[in-house]
Amino acid sequence: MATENTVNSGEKFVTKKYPFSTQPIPRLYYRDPKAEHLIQSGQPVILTGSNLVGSAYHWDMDYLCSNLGCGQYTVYTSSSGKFKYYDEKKMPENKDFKPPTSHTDMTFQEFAAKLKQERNNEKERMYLQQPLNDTVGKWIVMDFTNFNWEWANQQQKTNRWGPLTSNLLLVGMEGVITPAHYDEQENLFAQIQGYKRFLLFDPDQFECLYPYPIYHPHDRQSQVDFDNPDFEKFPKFADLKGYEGIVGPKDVLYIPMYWWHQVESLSGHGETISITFWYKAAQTMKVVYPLTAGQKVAIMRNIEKMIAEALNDKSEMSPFMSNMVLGRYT
Ligand SMILES: O=C(O)C(=O)C[C@H](CCCc1ccccc1)C(=O)O
Ligand SMILES: [Zn+2]
Repeated sequence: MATENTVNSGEKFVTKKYPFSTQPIPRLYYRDPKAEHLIQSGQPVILTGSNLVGSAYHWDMDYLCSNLGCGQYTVYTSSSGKFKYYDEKKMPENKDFKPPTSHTDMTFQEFAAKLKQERNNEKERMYLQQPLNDTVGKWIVMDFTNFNWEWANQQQKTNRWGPLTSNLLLVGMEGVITPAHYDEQENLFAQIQGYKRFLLFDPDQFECLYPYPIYHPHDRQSQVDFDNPDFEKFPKFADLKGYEGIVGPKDVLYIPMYWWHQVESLSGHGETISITFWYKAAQTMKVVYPLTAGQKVAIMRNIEKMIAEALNDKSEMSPFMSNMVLGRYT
């Protein structure tokens, strides 16, 4: 049932309510020319009928237990249910950073067993996130081989994406949340089991989402706590405009590079099983003006990196940035 801060979006989903407006992510048959056009223009779209991971539609916890083999899988644990990604390589230069989640490696069978016992006490949420690799059993290899690579490769070619870098297997407990962040790769996000609510924001919403400094472990993540926004520190969060949609089994969501997204595994529909297809960016052949918002994010990142390296002292970043713009560009 819907509590005070949730809404019944449609007939069977209860979703959390946030203080910003959203419009629906388009949902189209994958062969629809409108869908092709949206992908080519770097706009998000939920695609039906692609069978991108049709050979994995039968994947459930039991099948994965029997066929994933005995490889080690990274399982994140969070007491808050939020799994804000952090880059461990950036922790040494941020002494006072405390990781918001912990992670351990275990076999899939151990994960599945913990999931069963976890069902009792609602305390710790768990999220398995592991690139598919060659430790998987032969049936998984066969399923992987039988993905709709013809279509995926055609998308890669048509949109001039770079190489496929990884397929991440995601198995989440009900209610896990990946807070708002952006990635620097194109992504075909395939849903196999369960339902995920996606909130998406155009890269031009950058000023409303206040990402961490790039040298912070939470680089690319929003500083704003969507459940308790600090409007003093982040006033433009009130002007945020987004898209949202429910991604269910057999759906594929195209998440364009630099597009912000928050992902919520919905309760009442069992654990979620998803696979990502991340592609490197297309090479920018000829710069066309006006620049896109995503290109401006890339420029900001490069400048931040250069300044951080030039100053060689994180504590000098803030005064330097302020001196550069306050009273001059503001
Ligand atoms: O597919 C995407 O881009 C998502 O954000 C999906 C998200 C989990 C992503 C985990 C992650 C985020 C950043 C770096 C490495 C791993 C979910 O489905 O909960
Ligand atoms: Zn992401």
